Amino acid sequence: MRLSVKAPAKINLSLDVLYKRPDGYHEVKMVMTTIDLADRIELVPLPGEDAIRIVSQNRFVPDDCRNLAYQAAKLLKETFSIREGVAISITKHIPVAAGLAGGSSDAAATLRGLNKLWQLGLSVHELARLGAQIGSDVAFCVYGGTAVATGRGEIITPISPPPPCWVVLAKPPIGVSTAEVYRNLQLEHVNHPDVEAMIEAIERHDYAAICRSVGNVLEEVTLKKYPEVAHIKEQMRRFGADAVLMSGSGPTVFGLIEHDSRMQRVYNGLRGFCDQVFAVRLLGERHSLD
Ligand SMILES: C[C@@](CO)(OP(=O)(O)O)[C@H](O)COP(=O)(O)OP(=O)(O)OC[C@H]1O[C@@H](n2ccc(N)nc2=O)[C@H](O)[C@@H]1O
Ligand SMILES: Nc1ncnc2c1ncn2[C@@H]1O[C@H](COP(=O)(O)OP(=O)(O)O)[C@@H](O)[C@H]1O
Repeated sequence: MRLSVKAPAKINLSLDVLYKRPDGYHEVKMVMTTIDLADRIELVPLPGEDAIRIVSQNRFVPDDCRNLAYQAAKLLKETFSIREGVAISITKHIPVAAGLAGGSSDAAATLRGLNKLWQLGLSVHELARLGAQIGSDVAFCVYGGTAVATGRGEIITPISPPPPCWVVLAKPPIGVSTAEVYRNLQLEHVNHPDVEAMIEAIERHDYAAICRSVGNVLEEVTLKKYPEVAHIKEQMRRFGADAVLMSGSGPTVFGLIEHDSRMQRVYNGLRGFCDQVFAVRLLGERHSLD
C-alpha cells in the first residue's frame, strides 16, 4: 500500500511574542490558518528494509536526517518499535525557509500518513504531542484548519475558520532563519498586535475586523534587516489588498483579498517584480488533509 498525504502551508494572521523563557524559547500567542498551497507526501513501504529514505527533487530540501519528515518517521519508529522501512517522497510547492512552515507541514503529514500505514491508531492530539518534539509549528500542522497557538507554539486550540477569501503570497529571493529572528527581537521596542481582537473577529465571521486586526511582532526584526520585504508590503497595499502582513519570521508577505478581480490585479502587479507569487484560497476548516 502507498499513501499520498497533503501538507498545506500556514500563515499567521496574528503573531505576538510575550516573553523569552528560561529554556531559550519565546512564549507566543498566535492565530494560524492553513492555505491551499501544499506539498505532497508519498509514503511507500520498503519491504524487508528497515530504513527511512527521503526522495525530493528540490535542491533546498535535505535528503537525510535533517529533513523534518525523516525526523517524524524516526520518532514514530523509535516510539512504537516499528521494524518496517519507508520511502518518503516529497513534492515541494511551498517555498523553503519562507515563514510558511513547509518543513513542519511535511513532518505533520508524515505523522498522519504513517499513523495510517502502520495502523498505530493515534489521535490527532497524540500525533500533535509527538510532533511538538520535532518543532514548535508541527503540532499546528498536524491539526490544520484554524487555531490559536500558545506556549512555544505547540499548545493548539482549534477555532472556527475565517470567512473564505483569497490569499496572495509573495516571497522575495531570501531565506530567513527563524532562530535568528527570535534572537534579534527586542521586546521592549515592539508594538504588540491585539490577538484577542483577531480571535473575536474570526468567531464573528467579520472579514473587515479580521483585516483590521492582522499583526506580527516579528516584522520589526525582518523588515529592518530586509527592506525588500517592506517594499513588497507597500506594493501589495498599493495594488489593493484588503490586509497585508508578513507570515511567521518571513520573508513571505501575504495579502487577504475578498474579490476575484482585485486578487487578479494584486497577483499580476506583484508578478512584475517578484518571482515567487501565489494566489490561493484559505483552507480554514479542518477538512480532510489527505
Ligand atoms: C516563527 C514561526 C511562527 O509560526 O514560524 P516560521 O516563521 O518558522 O514558519 C514559529 O514560531 C517557528 O516555529 P518552528 O520553525 O517550528 O521553530 P522551532 O524549529 O521549534 O525553533 C527554531 C528556533 O526558533 C526559536 N524559537 C522558536 C519558537 C519559539 N516559540 N521561540 C523561539 O525562540 C528557537 O531559537 C528555536 O531554536
Ligand atoms: N521537508 C522539508 N521541507 C523544507 N525544508 C526542510 C524540510 N526538512 C527540513 N528542512 C529545513 O528546514 C528549514 C526551514 O524550512 P521551512 O519549514 O520551509 O521554513 P519555515 O520554518 O520558515 O517555515 C530549511 O532551511 C530546510 O533546510
